[in-house]
Amino acid sequence: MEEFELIRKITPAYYRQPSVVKGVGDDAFVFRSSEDIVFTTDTMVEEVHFSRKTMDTHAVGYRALAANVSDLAAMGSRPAFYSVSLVLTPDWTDEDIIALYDGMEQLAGKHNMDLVGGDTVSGSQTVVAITAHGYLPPDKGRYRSDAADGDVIFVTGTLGDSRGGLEELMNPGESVSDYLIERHRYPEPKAAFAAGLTSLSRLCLNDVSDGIASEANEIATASGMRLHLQKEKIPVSEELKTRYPDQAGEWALSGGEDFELLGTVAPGDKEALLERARELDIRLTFIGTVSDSNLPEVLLHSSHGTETLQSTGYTHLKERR
Ligand SMILES: Nc1ncnc2c1ncn2[C@@H]1O[C@H](COP(=O)(O)OP(=O)(O)O)[C@@H](O)[C@H]1O
Ligand SMILES: Cc1ncc(C[n+]2csc(CCOP(=O)(O)OP(=O)(O)O)c2C)c(N)n1
Ligand SMILES: [Mg+2]
Ligand SMILES: [Mg+2]
Ligand SMILES: [Mg+2]
Repeated sequence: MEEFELIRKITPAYYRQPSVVKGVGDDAFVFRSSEDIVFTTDTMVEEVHFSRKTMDTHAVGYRALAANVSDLAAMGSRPAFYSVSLVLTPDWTDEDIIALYDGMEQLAGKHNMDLVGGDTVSGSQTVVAITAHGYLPPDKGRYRSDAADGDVIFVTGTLGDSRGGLEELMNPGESVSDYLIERHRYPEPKAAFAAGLTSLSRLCLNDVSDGIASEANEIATASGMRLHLQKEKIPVSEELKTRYPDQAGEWALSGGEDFELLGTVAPGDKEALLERARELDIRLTFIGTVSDSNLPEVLLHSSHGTETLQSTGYTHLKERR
């Protein structure tokens, strides 16, 4: 399958979003809008973000789009479009490439998204780079800088499972946890949840890609606030606790790639948040509070005392000088 045959095969037969003016097939994509537009991009590199030794390309495609949908969710927007830039090594078969697109389409269907473009080139290392767009009602952007004194901190889902799944895949033991592997391969970004909270006048959101130790610090810095997290309240699945009792706590804080939402709201908005979570059958846990501070920081409180939580998530380019 050469470049143009691939493009023919992946060109959508129809578009879900009525605002598409020109989709795949011309020099660029055109859409029409009266709302604010959110625009995000994330890149996945083979052997950094995924390995085909442990993951089929269907899951690679799904996860690459999930990382982008998760950022659209973290802005409070409704996902709409995505484009895909591929650098492919010669060992990718036609089936691998089609499965990659099928994986993306599986998640795109759930979020009513359209594939609207991309680029395809051969190269010496595989890279899957996705750009995604979402719609946002004016003034309903959900920023990291919007945490306020007295807010409560919440998180969706459970944390650390994706890291547990990665462990199962990379260093398999005698038995494997299908639950953890599934959580790693097919995470569920909470876009419908976030976009459905437009009744709230203020909401601070960040998505969990590097681990909440990192994302909580991003909120603290952007908002100029002190975040207090209660260690015992951080939601960890029974499966992770049972299989990795020694690592579960650490992975919940800095394992990353859970693609859940971490946020803060005024205490009076707790009930609206819980109601929305119930409607969508999403687990929602309140894990701390926000206080005013001259020094932005994250404190982790537990029965053993209080420590400063450093931003220990996944950071690229560290090896450079
Ligand atoms: N190479 C780059 N060029 C321009 N902007 C970048 C680059 N890398 C990251 N950014 C911007 O920096 C901000 C933080 O990026 P990042 O940490 O990757 O966020 P996230 O974890 O949500 O994906 C975003 O606004 C992103 O668009
Ligand atoms: C083969 C493999 N090794 C390691 C990881 C773990 N890993 C890779 S990138 C990353 C953090 C998130 O990626 P990043 O590029 O920082 O995304 P962003 O923060 O921009 O959303 C993690 C935990 C993985 N998923 N697969
Ligand atoms: Mg990013
Ligand atoms: Mg993000
Ligand atoms: Mg990152």
